[in-house]
Amino acid sequence: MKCSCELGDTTILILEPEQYVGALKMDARRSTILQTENLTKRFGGLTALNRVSIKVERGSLTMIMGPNGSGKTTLINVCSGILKPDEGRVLFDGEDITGAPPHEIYKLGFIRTFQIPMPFLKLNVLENVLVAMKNSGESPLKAPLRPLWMKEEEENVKRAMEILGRVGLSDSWDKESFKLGGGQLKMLEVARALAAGAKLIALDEPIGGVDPAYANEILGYLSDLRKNLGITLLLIEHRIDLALPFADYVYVMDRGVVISQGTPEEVSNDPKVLEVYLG
Ligand SMILES: Nc1ncnc2c1ncn2[C@@H]1O[C@H](COP(=O)(O)OP(=O)(O)OP(=O)(O)O)[C@@H](O)[C@H]1O
Repeated sequence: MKCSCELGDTTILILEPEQYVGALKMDARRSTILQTENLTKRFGGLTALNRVSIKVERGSLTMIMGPNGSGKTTLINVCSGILKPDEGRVLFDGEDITGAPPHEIYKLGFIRTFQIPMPFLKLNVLENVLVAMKNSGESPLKAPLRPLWMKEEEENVKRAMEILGRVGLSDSWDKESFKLGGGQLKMLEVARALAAGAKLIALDEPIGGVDPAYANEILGYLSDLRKNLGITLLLIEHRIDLALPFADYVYVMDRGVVISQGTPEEVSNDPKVLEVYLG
């Protein structure tokens, strides 16, 4: 710090420029985990995203809704590096990730579930989580350290079982993955994202094709992840009747533009949203 002075009850800190940038980054870390600024993506003559600016709060369950072709998937694809934007910026966890390749964004903890290799259907549920887990693994060079990595393996199994508990798959730990239903496979993808160290998990229609009772259960598990682990969830969902009550914040898109945002109550009472869905 350069210096500080008192002004009545207020302390004024004069910071070096690098400290100031550091403080800004700290502030960004505290509240917003993902931010887009005027993000634009064109496919030939079609503008799929038109100056889209969103902010996703850390530890929130944020939902993106909108009719077919409104730009939801394109937005997530541009944020996660699968597509490059034509204009605008993407910031994740205090870093500018605009145009960064998907594997780098993945390493920072922004995990789009389909980015993790699809579950190996012949492996059982637990094995699939272990494969996704970040660890140093077995290597001939480490033979003298065998007791150490054996301990690491034991701890990994313990952690994997804890993760499975958080997504409701504990009882299915020894099931071959091909025996899981569609909703359970999506939860296995979430488990694998957690094992890979996700800070933000982007999910495309996690309750698509799932019966309402299990859909509610899935949304409950996702909601608990953000509450108990501080994981941020970014959901694209069409079944808004079921999903809206679980969202902390909602963006509604139409033809490449954000037309409404706010709490579930705010957006569901917004005439622009009603027009898009009913009109
Ligand atoms: N790779 C591509 N090449 C050309 N056009 C594309 C491409 N990807 C998306 N589009 C177009 O961009 C627009 C937005 O598509 P996007 O898939 O982002 O919408 P969406 O809201 O996710 O739709 P849905 O709910 O049906 O998945 C659509 O008109 C789509 O046809």
